[in-house]
Amino acid sequence: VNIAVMVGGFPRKEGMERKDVMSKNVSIYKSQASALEKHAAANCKVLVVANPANTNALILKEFAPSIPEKNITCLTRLDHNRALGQISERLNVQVSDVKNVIIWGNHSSTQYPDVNHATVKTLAGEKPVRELVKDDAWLNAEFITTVQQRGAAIIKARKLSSALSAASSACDHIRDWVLGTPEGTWVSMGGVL
Ligand SMILES: NC(=O)C1=CN([C@@H]2O[C@H](COP(=O)(O)OP(=O)(O)OC[C@H]3O[C@@H](n4cnc5c(N)ncnc54)[C@H](O)[C@@H]3O)[C@@H](O)[C@H]2O)C=CC1
Ligand SMILES: O=C([O-])CC(=O)C(=O)O
Repeated sequence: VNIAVMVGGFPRKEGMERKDVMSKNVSIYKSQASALEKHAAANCKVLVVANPANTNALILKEFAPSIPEKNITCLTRLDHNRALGQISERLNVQVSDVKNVIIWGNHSSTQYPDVNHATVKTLAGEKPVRELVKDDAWLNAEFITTVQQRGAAIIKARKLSSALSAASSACDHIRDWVLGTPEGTWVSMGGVL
């Protein structure tokens, strides 16, 4: 196995935090770690999607020691894409013209979506997001909580976790990891270093 995308695990239900499925999913990740120890290539790239994604990645690091720890990652690209989406909607620009947000912390409601280095492509060149949005109160409060709570909002609306957006973000994560990002652009991924 050269690339492992770990989606097996129980999803949380409405009203739960992602850490509430920890007890069920930690045991799954111990056995997934044994499977990786048996079948993964020496430099296998691992992406954990199932929640709590950061903790499950840590379990793989502990129980699959033959995989280099820099190769064990978890999905924060969905939060990254949600942050880009919020900015593009606010400014009425293409999402592909917004870049370089950063997701700090766990894939959880305590994460910090950071726009302080983010820019938007305009006819007059690249401009800082803060300069264009001109509303620090929104950027420092509602924007952050919207991104932090997006997963919960989706579960409330459809009674199931995000599906296509999560799958698309997992593809983005692996594509950029394997092929690299364009010059001057960065993306977010969770690590266990
Ligand atoms: N990191 C992220 O951005 C996101 C994470 N998730 C998480 O991904 C996970 C999967 O979500 P869904 O696909 O919606 O759930 P789902 O319930 O549709 O799929 C879970 C799958 O895990 C399998 N499974 C159960 N026990 C297993 C075991 N012992 N070993 C291997 N596989 C096992 C089930 O058979 C099922 O096919 C959940 O933990 C969810 O919270 C979902 C969306 C985004
Ligand atoms: O919220 C959930 O449980 C599923 C997920 O991680 C997300 O959509 O961000």
